[in-house]
Amino acid sequence: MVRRFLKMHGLGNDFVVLDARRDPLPLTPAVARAIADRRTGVGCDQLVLLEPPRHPAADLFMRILNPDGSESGACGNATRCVASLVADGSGRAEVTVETVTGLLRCRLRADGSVTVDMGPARLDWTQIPLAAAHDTLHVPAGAGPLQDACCVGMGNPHAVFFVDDAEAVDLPSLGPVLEHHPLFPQRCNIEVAQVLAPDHIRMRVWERGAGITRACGSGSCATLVAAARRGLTGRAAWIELDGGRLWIEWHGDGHVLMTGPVATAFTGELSEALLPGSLAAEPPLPEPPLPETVPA
Ligand SMILES: N[C@H](CCC[C@H](N)C(=O)O)C(=O)O
Repeated sequence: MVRRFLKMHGLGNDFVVLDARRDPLPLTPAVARAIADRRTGVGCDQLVLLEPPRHPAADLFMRILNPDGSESGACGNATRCVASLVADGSGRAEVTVETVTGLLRCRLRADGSVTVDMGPARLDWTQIPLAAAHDTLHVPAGAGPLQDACCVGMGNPHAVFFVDDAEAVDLPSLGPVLEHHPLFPQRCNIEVAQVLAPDHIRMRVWERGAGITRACGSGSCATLVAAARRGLTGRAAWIELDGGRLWIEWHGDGHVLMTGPVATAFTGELSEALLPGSLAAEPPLPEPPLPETVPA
């Protein structure tokens, strides 16, 4: 069986998108790793699987896998891409994407960019999660010059470190150490942020399960929330990433809105060698819990 895919990206954070809404695809971590391999597979920062919705208010269910095979509860850049894909197919401007961590309401804008309500910023240590009780505004997780993290959950964990010069940080060395810090039982995405103005932050990211990427949507949301909580910016700002900029707003109801571009690079077909069943037998991903309630 041939399996088509779409290669999409948000500011260079790139994805292989597989549409399993009609033909189920029992994805396994091994298959995700094979497809994400930039030499022997298609190559991507995340594998994005579209499935039928479980919640009546959703248009589809989106699963997100990192190149190491781990699953994430959020991917802001991929959410924009998927919303754009579904809207193109339906001619609608409003799309609701369901993930394991909740419903994400998306709006297509006239210029082709997408605004996603990424849901509420989670600020309690149990919602990051951390391995022990801490004030998430100042978490004692550190490595080298990066100390005093501000942690924010966006459906996935983030630790934001404010620095004077983001370009000077040795992120390839410090990123993996911090990703696996004992205070992060589910590992963590690591952001280094340099505040340039009350509405402008330069941010570089080491992503959990992926390494350095050109952009991180959920990380940009976490960075803005952390900066506002620390009194370093207002509640809305441009986040300047390696791949471009995202506009982030932290609203009074706690929800974080992210606006940015989407792009499709190409389409293709996966060879049998990359499909489930052809790789070391592994149990498919665990079925996500059914939604209890629509998040506030
Ligand atoms: N590596 C992340 C998932 C991708 C997030 C990022 N690509 C985004 O745009 O939010 C994690 O394991 O939580």
